[in-house]
Amino acid sequence: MRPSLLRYAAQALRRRDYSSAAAAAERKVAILGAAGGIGQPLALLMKLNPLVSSLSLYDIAGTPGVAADVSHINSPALVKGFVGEEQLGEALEGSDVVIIPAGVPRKPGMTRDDLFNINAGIVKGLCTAISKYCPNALVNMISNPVNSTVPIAAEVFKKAGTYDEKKLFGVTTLDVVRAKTFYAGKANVPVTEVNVPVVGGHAGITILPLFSQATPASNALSHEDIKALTKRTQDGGTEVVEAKAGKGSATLSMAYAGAVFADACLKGLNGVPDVVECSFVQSTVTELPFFASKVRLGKNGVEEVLGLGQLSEFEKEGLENLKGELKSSIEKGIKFAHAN
Ligand SMILES: NC(=O)C1=CN([C@@H]2O[C@H](COP(=O)(O)OP(=O)(O)OC[C@H]3O[C@@H](n4cnc5c(N)ncnc54)[C@H](O)[C@@H]3O)[C@@H](O)[C@H]2O)C=CC1
Ligand SMILES: O=C([O-])CC(=O)C(=O)O
Repeated sequence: MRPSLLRYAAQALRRRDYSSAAAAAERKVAILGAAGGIGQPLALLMKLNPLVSSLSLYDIAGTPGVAADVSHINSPALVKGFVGEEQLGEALEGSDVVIIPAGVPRKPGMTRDDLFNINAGIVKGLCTAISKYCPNALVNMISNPVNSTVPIAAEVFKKAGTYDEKKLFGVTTLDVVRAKTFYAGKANVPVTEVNVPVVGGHAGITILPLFSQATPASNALSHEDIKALTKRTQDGGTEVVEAKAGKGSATLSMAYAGAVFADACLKGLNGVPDVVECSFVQSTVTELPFFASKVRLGKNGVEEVLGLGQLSEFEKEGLENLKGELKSSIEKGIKFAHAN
């Protein structure tokens, strides 16, 4: 890779300067499911992140090749591949951040909840190992259904006595990435300047973009435009699943989103101030035990779960409408963790 390309990719992830103090800490990042559709480009992006000193790539198959490939890139992170359960402990030991994109993706006609039966067990097994080998790591859960896999992880950690609600995150960054892109296109504003909070959960109507708080503000958008943007954001995953026609779901945009979120976690750990991202975390923002909203990240993970701010009538309605589905997905995860 040419140095200019390397610089470009690193810059794409960088929304604040990496101060020398922040960049100095040694940080190990592990990716579980690293040989998959998301795992491979995510491994590439994390290899390019200057905050990563050690990159551990784990999967049940295929990681030696991915690790050999990525390790040739002339950036500082030292890359190691681990394959099979017997190497999982070594892969995890000493990790500061563990990113989990392990599990099956959707095919057309499926909901994220249809993945529950397979992915719940995968996530449970991986979280059991995390509680044993790196109980202090920040966990970035990508595996679907996120609305259930995060509660499963919480229950596994509670059982092991290692649960720290500040360290468990459902990755909803792709919803934010989509909301920003779709809003910029419709409002005709520069996409790199756009911010849109997305709250709730990560499936269908539980995804609630707050376009009334989007910046730069636009008065060019009608109520119909906002409704259409909301629906497109909620259906963004399905749009990709259908376009891929049986060959999986979002991988490249998800790898980008996962890299943005992991980068924010690393900056928070390193003491960079005012790092705020939306994430699905343990929450008291609503009556639901887990909820996605803006979160301030710090040296211990979640520093502060931020409130929802002022909502439009349309958003208030969306919030009430999503609670039933989100509640039952959370309960399904908790029930699974207790029963298995
Ligand atoms: N949170 C989000 O916004 C998004 C979540 N996803 C979810 O991410 C997950 C992965 O998607 P893809 O990478 O496209 O799937 P994929 O099938 O291409 O890759 C999954 C990888 O997980 C590995 N794996 C399976 N069991 C494992 C285990 N026990 N330990 C370690 N690795 C294991 C597989 O070997 C495979 O390499 C899916 O559940 C998908 O729904 C996808 C896009 C967005
Ligand atoms: O739609 C899916 O199944 C994958 C996903 O979570 C997304 O792309 O948002």
